[in-house]
Amino acid sequence: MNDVRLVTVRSEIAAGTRGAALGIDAMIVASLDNKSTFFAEHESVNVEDANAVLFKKNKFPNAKYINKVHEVLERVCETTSSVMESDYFPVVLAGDHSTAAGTICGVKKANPDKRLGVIWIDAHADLHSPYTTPSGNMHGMPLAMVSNEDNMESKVNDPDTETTAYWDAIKNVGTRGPKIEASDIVFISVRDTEGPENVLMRKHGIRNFKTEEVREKGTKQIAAEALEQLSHCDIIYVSFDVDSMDSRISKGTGTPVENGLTVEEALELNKLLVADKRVCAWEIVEVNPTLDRENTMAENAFRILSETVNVIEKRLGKNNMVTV
Ligand SMILES: NC(=[NH2+])NCCC[C@H](N)C(=O)O
Ligand SMILES: [Mn+2]
Repeated sequence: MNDVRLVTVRSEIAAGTRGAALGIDAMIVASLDNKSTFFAEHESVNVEDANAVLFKKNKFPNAKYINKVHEVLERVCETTSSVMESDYFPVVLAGDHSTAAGTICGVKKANPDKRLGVIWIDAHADLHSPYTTPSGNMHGMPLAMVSNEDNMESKVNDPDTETTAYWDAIKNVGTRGPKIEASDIVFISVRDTEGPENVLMRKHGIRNFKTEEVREKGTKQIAAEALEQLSHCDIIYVSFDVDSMDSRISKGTGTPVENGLTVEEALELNKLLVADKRVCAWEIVEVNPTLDRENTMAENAFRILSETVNVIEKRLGKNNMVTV
C-alpha cells in the first residue's frame, strides 16, 4: 500500500445529539493549536453529508432519517473502496458512528474474497436494528447493518414498510448480504448495552475486553489477544469511538459513559493494533466540541489520530515523521 488517505465525513444525522459534524474541524483546530503540520501533510477526500435534513421533521421513528443515512453510507462505501483500490490506506474521520458501516461496506467491496474482522473500541455495542433500538438513533446500529442482524428474537419495535425497505437497502450497500460474521467482531471497553445487544453478544460469542481487563492485563496483552481472537481473518478494520474513553476526562461526545479507557490506554491500544499488517482501515468518530470545555476531547482525539497514523505510515514504509 502507498500511503494513508484521510476520508472526512461531517455527518451527524444518526446521532441523537447535535454537534458531531464539528468534530473533524475541532481536531483541525487542535492540530493548529499544537502547531502540527499533520493536515498539511495528509491529503483528504471529503464525503458529502446530508445534515440539511435535520431542519426537517423525521419521518422514521425507529431509524431516524434512514433515507439520508442510506445515501451517506453509499457515498462512504464508494469513497472507501476507491481509496483502497488505488492502493491507499483509508483513515476515516467522521461525525456519528453510523459511518463505520459505510467504511466496512467499502473495505468489503474492495476485498470481496477476504474474511474481514472488526475491532470496535467503544462504550457501546452499536448492534441495534430498527426492530430493537431504544432511541431510533442509527449510530447505535452500524454493526447490525454489516452483519445483517435484525435480531428478530429480541424485537420490541414495529417499523413501517418504508423503514424496513431502507434497512434492507442498507444491508446491501457495496456488496449484497453480510460483510462480516458477527462472531468476527471484537469489542474493547464496551460497557453500556441494552438487552437485545446482550442477546447478540451471547449468541455470537463476541469477545468484549472490558476496561477492568485492559487495566489488569495491560494494553500490550489486550491488543495481542484481540488480534489473536481474529487470527482466522485475512484483513481487519479498527473503529475507534472516542466515547470508549472515560467521561471524567471529557464530556465532548454525544453519549459519554463512566468507567472508560484513559487517553493513554486508548492511544496505546490503537497504536498497537494498527501495527498488525492485516489492519487495512482505521476510523475515529463521535468527537462533539459543542458538549465540551476547552476542546479537550478534540485535543486528545487529534493526538490519538496523529500518533496512530504515524504507526500506520511507518508500517507502510513512510518515514515522514508527524510533528505532534
Ligand atoms: N455510536 C454511539 N455513540 N452509539 C450510542 C448508542 C446508544 C444506544 N445503545 C442507542 O442505541 O441509542
Ligand atoms: Mn459507537
